[in-house]
Amino acid sequence: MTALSVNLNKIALLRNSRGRNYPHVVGYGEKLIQLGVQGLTVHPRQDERHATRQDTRDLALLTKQHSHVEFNVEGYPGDQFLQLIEETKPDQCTLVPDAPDQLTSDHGWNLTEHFAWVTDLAQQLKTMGVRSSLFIDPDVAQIKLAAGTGVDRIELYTESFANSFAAGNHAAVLAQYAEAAGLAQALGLGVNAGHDLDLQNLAEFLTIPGILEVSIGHALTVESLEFGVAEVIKRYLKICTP
Ligand SMILES: CC(=O)[C@@H](O)[C@H](O)COP(=O)(O)O
Ligand SMILES: NCC(=O)COP(=O)(O)O
Repeated sequence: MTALSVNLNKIALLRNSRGRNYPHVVGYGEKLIQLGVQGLTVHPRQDERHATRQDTRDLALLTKQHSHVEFNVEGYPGDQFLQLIEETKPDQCTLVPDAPDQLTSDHGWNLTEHFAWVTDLAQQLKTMGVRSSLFIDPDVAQIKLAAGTGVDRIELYTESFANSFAAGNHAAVLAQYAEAAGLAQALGLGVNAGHDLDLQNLAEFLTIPGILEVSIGHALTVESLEFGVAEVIKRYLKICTP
């Protein structure tokens, strides 16, 4: 089984486009929990254009009331972000190397450059009692380095798989992800995945064995407009628990 962690960024973005608390991010998270998701994710960016630091605090409280639901907080490890992680103690912190002005995540860590820093971050998260994960491209050299940093998991950045799936020629790209996942698992890392996964491409991606968690937000929100959130979560859970 792969855990489905729903990213609430786009619900927060909709809320932020008006002056009042609607849609209610925590209420939506609660609804998703009732629908059976195993996790909630936010990626609070430095400008708080969608999920805010307060959303992160509020969702931390919600998920602590539902001990079977994991809270995953993703983001760039600046001081403010690390303070938020220390304060909210999510189940998992996924480190993402995004620049502040980035539209969305578009690359994994370059550990050739940042190995020492990431090793220190992995130790800080361990001291906080928070599982660490690293957003990473399906690149065997980077995965070997990731295993040396002391992180618990990696999150494979799946945009290139999603693009090749949409273009109808994903076999070679999927094989690259399978090799990356297999290597990570052999080196003792847990493997998560995310970015641009959707109801069309997810089952094919999960032919890769042992993916522990997928975090999905953008497409899931759009699909919910078309089919309704209850139906969409039912479809995702069916794919994640075949
Ligand atoms: C790391 C990752 O792939 C997701 O967190 C994604 O970046 C969501 O962020 P946006 O909602 O800002 O696109
Ligand atoms: N880590 C990926 C994530 O949380 C959601 O990415 P997307 O589905 O919004 O592309």
